[in-house]
Amino acid sequence: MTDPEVDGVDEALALVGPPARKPERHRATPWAEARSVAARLGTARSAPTRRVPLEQALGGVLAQPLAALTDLPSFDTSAMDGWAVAGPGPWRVGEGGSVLAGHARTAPLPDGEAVRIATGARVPPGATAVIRSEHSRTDSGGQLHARRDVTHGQDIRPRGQECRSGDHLLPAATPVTPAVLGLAAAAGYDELHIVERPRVEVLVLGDELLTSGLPHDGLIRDALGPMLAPWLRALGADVTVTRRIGDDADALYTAVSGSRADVVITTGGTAAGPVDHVHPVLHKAGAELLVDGVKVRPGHPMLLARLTGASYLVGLPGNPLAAVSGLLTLAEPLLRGLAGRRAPQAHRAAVRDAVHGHPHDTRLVPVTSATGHVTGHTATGHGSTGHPTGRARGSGASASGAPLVVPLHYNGPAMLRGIAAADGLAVVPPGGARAGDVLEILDLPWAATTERCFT
Ligand SMILES: Nc1nc2c(c(=O)[nH]1)N[C@H]1C(S)=C(S)[C@@H](COP(=O)(O)OP(=O)(O)OC[C@H]3O[C@@H](n4cnc5c(N)ncnc54)[C@H](O)[C@@H]3O)O[C@H]1N2
Ligand code: MOO
Repeated sequence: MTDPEVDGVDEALALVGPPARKPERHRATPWAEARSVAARLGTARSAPTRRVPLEQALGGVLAQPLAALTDLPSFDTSAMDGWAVAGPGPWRVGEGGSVLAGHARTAPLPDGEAVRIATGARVPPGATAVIRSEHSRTDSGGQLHARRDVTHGQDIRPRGQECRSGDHLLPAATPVTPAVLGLAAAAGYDELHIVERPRVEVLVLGDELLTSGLPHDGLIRDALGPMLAPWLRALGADVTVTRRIGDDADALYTAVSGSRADVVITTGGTAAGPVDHVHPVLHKAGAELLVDGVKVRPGHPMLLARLTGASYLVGLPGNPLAAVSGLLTLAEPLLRGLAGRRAPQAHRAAVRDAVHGHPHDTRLVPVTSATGHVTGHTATGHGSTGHPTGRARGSGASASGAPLVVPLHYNGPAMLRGIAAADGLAVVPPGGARAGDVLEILDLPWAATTERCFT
């Protein structure tokens, strides 16, 4: 049975009033438009770049294309342990021991001769093939014979097989993954030229927040402080500080107006309650509101402002899932551009179950892949599937061939239980979705298809 509180629709619907009675302070921006505004701001500024040693480049993105500094392999290389041979066999086994990886022997191999060789060793000039040890035998007279036909060049990796010096290996804006570090090292790099990570400060607002222990006397644990810094880092940001400001308007003004960050992220205080200070402080600081409310649930009071100077402020609502919604709607596209990253490929999937819609606004609903672990609380599975392993039923693909995702329960604005079990957020259009409808999915930065979560 579906509990609307758990499904997060009751609060969203309760907040929809007849237009005439709605105290609209501003025009909320449609969800897709809000994302485009944030993305355009991010790419409008040319990101600063710098050279860093390889070991510091992980998680950055390439500021320029990666070109090979050498041929790879840089010499004709034995692909196997065995014998380098010259010409047709049988072969005399020459004096002089083995050719090992890292040795610089350059003496040519005379026709009719063989020399022991190790995988990765430089093949001597004149060698025409490598014979694997298990495919060879030596007779009592010391002659080497092949147990199989020998083809010219077999088990020799020719110089330049993978690339020639100067070849274009990767385009600019490629994220530096462990594999990219490996390739760069192989191709001769000691340093990489990467885009500077945008500096981000997080300001957590709210007098009701505790940083340890159990909730008591109306106080609750701060769920956003621990979540935002690592999430923002996974989006490419350098989070310089997470500061707790309480509900102190002066402290907020001082923090915002004195910030040297590229992006300030605030949490809470975006609405019009007695201690919601974000709007008045932005006004006092001379900020320009670029997005003031978004037609999305949860998270509709989110905002994006240009501070004086070249920096921005993203105001995330205080309800924790509403903050996640703001993070993915405004902060992610903004930071992606500032960090020099490309937009990810749009990802679409069919929802296994129908999802309630908001009458006018987009909804973002946590989903998990139909083959993933779902800890027993999928939207139709909560308490009713009795599936013993907690795994969603389903093949992983829909009838349309699109991947299948399962909407999760516990997706109310104040809840994190759904998103913590999710692989992504489904973008549910106004009016909702039927079972099988194919929807856009926002991936989470640590979901399997992404490359971002290395630091
Ligand atoms: N009269 C109206 N009231 C509200 C509306 C509205 O349209 N009219 N919108 C509601 C919606 S939707 C949201 S979302 C919130 C946004 O509020 P704020 O951004 O001003 O956030 P707060 O009031 O400071 O907090 C809301 C809620 O979240 C809790 N919170 C805040 N920070 C944290 C944190 N770091 N960790 C955990 N929980 C946090 C806070 O205690 C409140 O319960 O406004 C609605 N009201
Ligand atoms: O319901 Mo509010 O939309 O942001 O949490």
